[in-house]
Amino acid sequence: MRLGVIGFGNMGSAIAKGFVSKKAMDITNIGVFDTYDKTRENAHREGFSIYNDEIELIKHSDAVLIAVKPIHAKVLFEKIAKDIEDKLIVSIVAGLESTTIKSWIGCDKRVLRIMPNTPAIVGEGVFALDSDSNARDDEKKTLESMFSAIGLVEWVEERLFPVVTGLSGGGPAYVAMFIEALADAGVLHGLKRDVAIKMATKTVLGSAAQILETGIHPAVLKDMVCSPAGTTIEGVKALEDYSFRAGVIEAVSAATLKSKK
Ligand SMILES: NC(=O)C1=CN([C@@H]2O[C@H](COP(=O)(O)OP(=O)(O)OC[C@H]3O[C@@H](n4cnc5c(N)ncnc54)[C@H](OP(=O)(O)O)[C@@H]3O)[C@@H](O)[C@H]2O)C=CC1
Ligand SMILES: O=C(O)[C@@H]1CCC=N1
Repeated sequence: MRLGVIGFGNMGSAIAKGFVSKKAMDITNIGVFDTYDKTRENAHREGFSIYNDEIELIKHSDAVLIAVKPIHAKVLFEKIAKDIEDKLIVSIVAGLESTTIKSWIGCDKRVLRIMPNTPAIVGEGVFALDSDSNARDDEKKTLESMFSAIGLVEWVEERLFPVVTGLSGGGPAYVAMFIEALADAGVLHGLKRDVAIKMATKTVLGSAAQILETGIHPAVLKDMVCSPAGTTIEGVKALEDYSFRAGVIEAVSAATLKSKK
């Protein structure tokens, strides 16, 4: 499959670079168009095929990944509508429903929505693929296999895309904030910044790996760490006092609501 990427910012480039580094795609099969000259130059230097407009890119692609900000989507879709022909549109635009996209490009077009996240760049992404999509079976199979090479793939009904956007789509931001806060606490009590960041990051990575690899429930892992009258339960009590879990649930809910809007 030749993939054309329109919008080579944080997310479009993370996916394309992930595909290349995990050998899910040959770099020669990935074309890029971005309105920002510097971005196109950087992509060219990295070895991607660069196009100077959307239409040329689409001509040389089997599937087109739309990775521009939601605010730029309508103008872009209306501009490319007549040139899409039988190409598959893969949209990662948050909050933009397939029916809206089809109202701009034609209801006969094939659209597959995907909600990715940034760890795609290191092959550790999470990707919700729309199980209601009208993409062909062979296209679904190919994309599932490509995205599986750079992370976890889950087929999810489109009605659940808002919550996926709030949970895994935005999740790296919340996790990064948690890591930063852990490190700040380490620095507060005397650790060097670089050491504190490394220890905080590996603690998050290791705990996640333990949950994934052993299948242990997160609550059981928490209980294993809390010795009776020990140190950790004091920390857990402080997190409860500061409504840590309610705060996280509220964060995902707020993002979900915004995605629906
Ligand atoms: N960032 C994330 O973690 C995630 C993002 N998404 C979705 O991915 C999409 C992209 O987000 P993100 O990568 O963060 O955004 P960025 O702003 O980093 O990247 C978008 C890029 O597209 C360029 N662009 C704007 N209009 C056009 C156009 N008409 N044709 C070609 N290029 C254009 C922008 O240029 P310029 O800057 O000059 O406007 C920019 O370089 C969004 O819709 C977002 O909802 C989904 C999941 C996670
Ligand atoms: O914040 C956003 O709107 C995008 C969608 C999910 C992650 N980033």
